[in-house]
Amino acid sequence: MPSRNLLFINGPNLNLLGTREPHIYGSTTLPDVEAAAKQQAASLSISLATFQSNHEGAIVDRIQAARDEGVDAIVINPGAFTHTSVAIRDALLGVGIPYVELHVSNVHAREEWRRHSYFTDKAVAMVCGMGGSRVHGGY
Ligand SMILES: O=C(O)[C@]1(O)C=C(c2cccc(Sc3ccccc3)c2)[C@@H](O)[C@H](O)C1
Repeated sequence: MPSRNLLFINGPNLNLLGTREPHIYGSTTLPDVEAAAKQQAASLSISLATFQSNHEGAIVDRIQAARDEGVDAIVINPGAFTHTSVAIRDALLGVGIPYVELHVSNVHAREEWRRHSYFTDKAVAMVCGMGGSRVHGGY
């Protein structure tokens, strides 16, 4: 049975998306990203819930709640928690919901420390944008 009930989670500072560093994170705001995702999901008869928090524990709580909601899959941009949060990793593995790790920027074309993720090894897929790549004037 294909996924029909998705949850899109965005981590810390992504509520400011589109307001600064457009050369890395683009100029589209998070509400616009979420609206476009919901529209696309609806066109595929998929239910998409969205959640953004700057707080690690709130993200853990949201992931845990997803299991009781019958969420089939999670798309998560952990933001800076990508590189630090065993707690969010454990929550994802604990609920047993498959997830896709998503990044706006090309984390592999940026600082060395951004290349480590606590999520990629257990993700169904990992998707990166090209923000921050040299081709886009990144550092
Ligand atoms: O590229 C991403 O999506 C990423 O997950 C997002 C991140 C991130 C970090 C800080 C702010 C923002 S969003 C933003 C950008 C510019 C101004 C304000 C907020 C995203 C990074 O911490 C991660 O290393 C990479």
